Amino acid sequence: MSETRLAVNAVSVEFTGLRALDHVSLSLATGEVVGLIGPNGSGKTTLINAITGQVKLASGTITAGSTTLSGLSPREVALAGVSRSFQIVRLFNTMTVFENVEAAALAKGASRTIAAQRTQNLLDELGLAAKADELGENLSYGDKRRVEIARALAAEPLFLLLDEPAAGMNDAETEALLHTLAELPGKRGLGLLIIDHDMGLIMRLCHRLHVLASGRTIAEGDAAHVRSHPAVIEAYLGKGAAHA
Ligand SMILES: Nc1ncnc2c1ncn2[C@@H]1O[C@H](COP(=O)(O)OP(=O)(O)OP(=O)(O)O)[C@@H](O)[C@H]1O
Repeated sequence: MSETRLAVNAVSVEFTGLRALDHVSLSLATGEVVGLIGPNGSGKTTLINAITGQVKLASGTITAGSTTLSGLSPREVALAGVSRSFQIVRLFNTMTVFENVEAAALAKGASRTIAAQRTQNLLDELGLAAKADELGENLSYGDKRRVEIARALAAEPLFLLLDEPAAGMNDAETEALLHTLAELPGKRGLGLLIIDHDMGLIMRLCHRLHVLASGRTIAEGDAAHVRSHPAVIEAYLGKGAAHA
């Protein structure tokens, strides 16, 4: 399978009186897992929102392969092959697990037969088959998060952007999620960008890390490089820590 690249080029995002992203560049290839980390308020969610068309860019461009994503609506970005999950889970509470996932496949244009088949496969893959008939509102927190990932995958994306998928999960749920996510790039050939505050999960899952602080990239590279980077130590632990 030939490689496609999601490229964020010198992107800035401004909210009233605040530069939330300042000339951030990031690249993610299909088959790759990149961790997007940084202290609270550093711009991680804003970067995902920028990629998926939820916030406007002040400057810069975003492309996926030969498609320019910047300027597209969230729906158009999704149709171009970029899916996401949200920090706060967004499910249809009065629909079943099966219907939630099926709706996402139908929205991408799959026929009823294909959508149902795809949904069943995803529920099997994510360990949700036994919950197919349960309503969204009755699920545990961990199951809701897994349904959200299944919904994102139902669109058969080239790139999947996950915003804190393990937040609120217990250790066993996080471990199961780690295994599921680790298999996605190889199995589906997609590129995975993941934000999480669980450094154990991030370090084990990601091939590369991209670190933001105050809207700027302060380090990128493999875990060993990032962990020992003075700017990263300072951003996480406060001024002076890098020299301590
Ligand atoms: N819609 C918005 N309007 C105004 N300011 C915003 C908006 N969204 C985010 N911000 C601000 O932009 C900055 C970056 O926020 P963002 O949510 O991207 O950070 P984050 O790194 O994802 O944080 P966390 O780890 O706490 O989720 C913060 O100062 C935040 O308050």
